[in-house]
Amino acid sequence: MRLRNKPWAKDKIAAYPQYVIPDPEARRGRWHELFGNDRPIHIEIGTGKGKFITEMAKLHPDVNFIGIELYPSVLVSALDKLIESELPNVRLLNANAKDLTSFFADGEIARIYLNFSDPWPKKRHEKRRLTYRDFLALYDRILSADGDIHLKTDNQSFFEYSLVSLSQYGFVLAAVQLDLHRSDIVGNVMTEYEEKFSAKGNRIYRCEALRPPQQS
Ligand SMILES: C[S@@+](CC[C@H](N)C(=O)[O-])C[C@H]1O[C@@H](n2cnc3c(N)ncnc32)[C@H](O)[C@@H]1O
Repeated sequence: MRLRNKPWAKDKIAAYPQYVIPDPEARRGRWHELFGNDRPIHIEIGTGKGKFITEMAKLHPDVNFIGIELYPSVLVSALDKLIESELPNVRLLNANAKDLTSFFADGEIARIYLNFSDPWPKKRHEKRRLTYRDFLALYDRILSADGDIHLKTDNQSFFEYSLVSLSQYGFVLAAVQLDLHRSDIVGNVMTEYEEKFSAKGNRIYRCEALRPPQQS
């Protein structure tokens, strides 16, 4: 925890407000003005060291990406990748996912990526899981009508929990892969954790879930 609170990380983040947006509340409903276009916005929650989001942004210049990470000491690695690549279609937030609806207006986000989210295996920590129903309610609000969630993990229990939680909330499971690296999926971009755990031989699980159908 000491490592995560290193003040130099906060200082570095503060020095790059063009990349790590210091006032996300002021951008609520107006992110397209910041990006200077009307392209869809995809967010990654728990973006970690930023490999996924920066590689995705290179591959998909027609999409705007926002990476959200709780810990400054982790986010600085993502910031370094952004400084080096100067990608115009990525921004970062040093923020907690519980505040998502302060940063994004209803329907403003087209896709949410949850990559190797902390599984919080103890039942008493269930509310911290990023697929707990209270988080799903936030995602439901900020996602557009045809928005979706793409989730990857190597943790079987967390994956099973997430499938049940998503289904019970009303999200529609559009794709479920029980062994991503042995499937025929093309264009998979690996995260730092995905590289680490798949190198150990861990199976990678993946699903896509569509926002709950709206009542007419
Ligand atoms: C296990 S790491 C995975 C990092 C990266 N997605 C990857 O696959 O390599 C999970 C990350 O999510 C971040 N995180 C956990 N809960 C969060 C929350 N509520 N809001 C924002 N970030 C969070 C953690 O700080 C950590 O960096």
